[in-house]
Amino acid sequence: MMMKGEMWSNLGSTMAAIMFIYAMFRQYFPPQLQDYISRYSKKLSNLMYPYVHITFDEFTAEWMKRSEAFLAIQNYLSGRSSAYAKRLKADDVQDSQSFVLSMDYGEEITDEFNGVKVWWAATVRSSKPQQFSSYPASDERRFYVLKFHKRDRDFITGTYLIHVLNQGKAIAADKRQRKLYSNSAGHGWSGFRSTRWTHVDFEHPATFDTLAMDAKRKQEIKKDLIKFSKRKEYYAKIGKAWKRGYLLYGPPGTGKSTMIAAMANFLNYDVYDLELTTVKNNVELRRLLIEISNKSIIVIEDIDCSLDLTGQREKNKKKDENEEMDPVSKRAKEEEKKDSEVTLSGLLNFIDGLWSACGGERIIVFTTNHVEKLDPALIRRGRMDKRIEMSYCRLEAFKVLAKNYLGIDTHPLFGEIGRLLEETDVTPADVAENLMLKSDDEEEDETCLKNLIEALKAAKEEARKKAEEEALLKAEKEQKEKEQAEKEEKEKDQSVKEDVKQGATSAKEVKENGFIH
Ligand SMILES: Nc1ncnc2c1ncn2[C@@H]1O[C@H](COP(=O)(O)OP(=O)(O)OP(=O)(O)O)[C@@H](O)[C@H]1O
Ligand SMILES: [Mg+2]
Repeated sequence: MMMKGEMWSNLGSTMAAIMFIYAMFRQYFPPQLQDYISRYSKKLSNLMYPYVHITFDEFTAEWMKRSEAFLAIQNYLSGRSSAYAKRLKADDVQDSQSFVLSMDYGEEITDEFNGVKVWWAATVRSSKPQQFSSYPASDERRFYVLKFHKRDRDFITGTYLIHVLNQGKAIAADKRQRKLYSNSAGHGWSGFRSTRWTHVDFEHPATFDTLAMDAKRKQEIKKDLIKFSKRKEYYAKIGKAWKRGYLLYGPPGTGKSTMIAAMANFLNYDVYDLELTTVKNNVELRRLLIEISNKSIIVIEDIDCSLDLTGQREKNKKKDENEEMDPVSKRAKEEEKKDSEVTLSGLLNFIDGLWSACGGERIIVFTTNHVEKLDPALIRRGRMDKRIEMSYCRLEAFKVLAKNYLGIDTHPLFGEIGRLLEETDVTPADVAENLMLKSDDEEEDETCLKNLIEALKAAKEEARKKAEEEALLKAEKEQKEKEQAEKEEKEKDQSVKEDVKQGATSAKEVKENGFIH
């Protein structure tokens, strides 16, 4: 097949040479003949060279923006190239942890899809003669050329190219090292304070399997996430930005942060951990938002504390005042004084204002220990699409932890533990802490479970005592209030009686003496 392809290619080159010669001497032909030649030469060349070429450039027309199609094709071809191409080139990716092998420039490989054969060639062209340099020349143009038979045009431009793009993107997503971004305060080149995203590799091991939670609720959340990630067209159709808001609330140690990690691992998304207290103002918040990539989870932890920014700022300023300041810091501090804060309305704009729509496939997660403290505007329906309560550990959640930490599905002591967990509010973090006490060389799960039972009993006893104390305090308070009320009532009665007595004495004096004092 390759041989046949080459033959057609040679015939094509011959035709091109004939057409070139014709173009040079065209003026010597009469006009009718010129028309005739050009009509028939096109037909002839179509007949002799029945292939169509499509070029995919590395860069789009937009200045220096790498073409998504080129990258997808590179990934798509990387698997095939390593099997078929004779000359490969290795680009290191993922922080040098793995390589993408692709065919070298000048190579051609064949691909077959649904019985249709195509040829892919990687090409590089330089407009100037290349001088020796360790960097690629800036005037180099790199591109892939796809060649296929003209009879397959509809199939290739429709089905095949979509297949290549989807496959390429899926391969890229699989290989991608996900990142955990956080915004840290720094100073810009002019000395002004500014906050930027910095990142580390995201390697949190939490998954929905290891998350201690009611299985039905986990399933529901997973379904919701999958539905969201597949609904690009739906969001476009209804005219909404492709994003979804989650509110995770519950006491400390119930797994809110763990849930976020599980979500990120489940969807294969990056995580942007946004610390609002280091964001200077609403403008800076918007800038950070614009820099966030697609397929990401934006996290704002402890939102009830984050929005109360004044306290934090005052503390920072006092700390600054104690420090010896260089001119740059002084300038930055002056700038800081002029700051406006991140306001609730700024945050709401961040979530669903116009700018929030630049980019798609984003999940925004708020966490809080005190849902009742949040401003209703922040958590109204439509803004927070889903609220998830993370609650204390009950039997079902415990079973997940037992599987994670001890590797057991069942045990005779589970019954007692389940009962105790129903009677006592203990967080999964506390239970997990007890299950971790098992040492590596101690194979006795039972000892570990017994220790947990003791800890649960102690927690139950403590809760009982606390409840008793609280009841006692409440009763004492009520008694005091009752006594106070009775005392006040008595004093009121007494004063009324004295008023009446005083009134009677005055009347008697008037009667006896005929005058008023
Ligand atoms: N539901 C859970 N499933 C599995 N592990 C959990 C769960 N809840 C807590 N843990 C364990 O407890 C630790 C603390 O949990 P996590 O940080 O997720 O709690 P949190 O709700 O975010 O607490 P905070 O409100 O203090 O931020 C985790 O490292 C994890 O090991
Ligand atoms: Mg947390």
